Amino acid sequence: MLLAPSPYLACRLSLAASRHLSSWQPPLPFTRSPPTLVVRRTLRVRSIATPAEATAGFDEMAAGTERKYYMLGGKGGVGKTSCAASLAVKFANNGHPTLVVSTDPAHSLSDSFAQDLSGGTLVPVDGPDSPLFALEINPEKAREEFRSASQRSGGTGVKDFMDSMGLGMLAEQLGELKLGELLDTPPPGLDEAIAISKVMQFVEAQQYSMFSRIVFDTAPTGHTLRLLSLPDFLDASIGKIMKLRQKLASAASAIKSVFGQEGPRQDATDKLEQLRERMIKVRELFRDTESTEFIIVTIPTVMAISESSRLCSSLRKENVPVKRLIVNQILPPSASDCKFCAMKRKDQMRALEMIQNDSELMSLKQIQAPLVDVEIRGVPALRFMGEIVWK
Ligand SMILES: Nc1ncnc2c1ncn2[C@@H]1O[C@H](COP(=O)(O)OP(=O)(O)OP(=O)(O)O)[C@@H](O)[C@H]1O
Repeated sequence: MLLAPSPYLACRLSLAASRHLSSWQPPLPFTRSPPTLVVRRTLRVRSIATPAEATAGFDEMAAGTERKYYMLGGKGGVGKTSCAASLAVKFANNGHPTLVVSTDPAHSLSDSFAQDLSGGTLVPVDGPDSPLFALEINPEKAREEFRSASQRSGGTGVKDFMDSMGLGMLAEQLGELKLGELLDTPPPGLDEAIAISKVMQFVEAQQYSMFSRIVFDTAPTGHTLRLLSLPDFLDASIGKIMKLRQKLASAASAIKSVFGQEGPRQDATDKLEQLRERMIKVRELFRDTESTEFIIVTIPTVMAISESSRLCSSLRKENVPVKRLIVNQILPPSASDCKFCAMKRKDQMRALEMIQNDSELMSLKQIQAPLVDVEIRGVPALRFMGEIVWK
């Protein structure tokens, strides 16, 4: 039997011959239909179009050399990493030195690029034409750094010190402030705050000023929403610590010099202040319509679309610029007698209709991406995905 060559393979082969996509073939979506060329031709990606189909407007995204940030987020497993990584590859292949960062504690960037990117430092990605670096933030490591600073001076360290100075009463009052709890058991979302704070450290550093595009692969929706409310939380936390320092200052002049002066005992407070300052910058960055865009990634299921609608509403409430919606993993019209595919596709079409009628999502530029028949892994595959999604 004559088998049609996989378009992905065709793409990969053409990439091997040339780093440009001059011979790139339109992709075929997922299919388990009879493997003849004729049948496969009827399943071209363009046939999944619905009236809402629009291109991503990649030219606009790639225009200009000033730095731009793209954050991709959505429900777990919808394809955020694949979309973020493919966008980063496409930017790099269009002349933008690009940094792609994962702030999701359950990283999959390494898997997506088929390259070890762990370790919390910037790693060059092999393959694209312009420099592409990837960074997987390790929140646990960052949190440890933060905690060890707090242990040195805040938390139980302060209490022990106060006890030894015969100021047990004051130590009781410290308990009331729940400082130890704050520092030892970070509340939900603090991991992301620390992660983003780390990213900002990189982003602000002179040696990384070359990046003109920074793409974030964010954690699933819940984390992202918590992240947006973090600056307020941190403000309150810093307030508590300031209150603590005031109490200490007025309680005993003997220890005032120790706590009042700059030195290692201020580490925790300084770290928190630094964190707060960075979070405020992140908050400003999130809201800057000139430089930033949050792209929602979803799949055509009622659950995913409902969640995307809530995410969109929250982003808008927080004044985060959101213009594009990727609907990923769309099945092609069933050209075979696969009843399962036909049923699934019908379901998906119903879900797509939901978007047209959803007050939050209807106004977004909708980008439809097919479910492809290979795992999207490694730069050639990401380049292939980029050609489908980022047009
Ligand atoms: N359009 C697509 N066609 C086929 N497979 C896809 C498509 N998009 C994503 N996948 C596959 O789905 C899986 C999950 O994708 P990905 O890791 O990008 O999702 P995610 O939203 O980042 O997941 P998580 O929330 O777990 O980080 C991967 O195996 C990926 O290759």
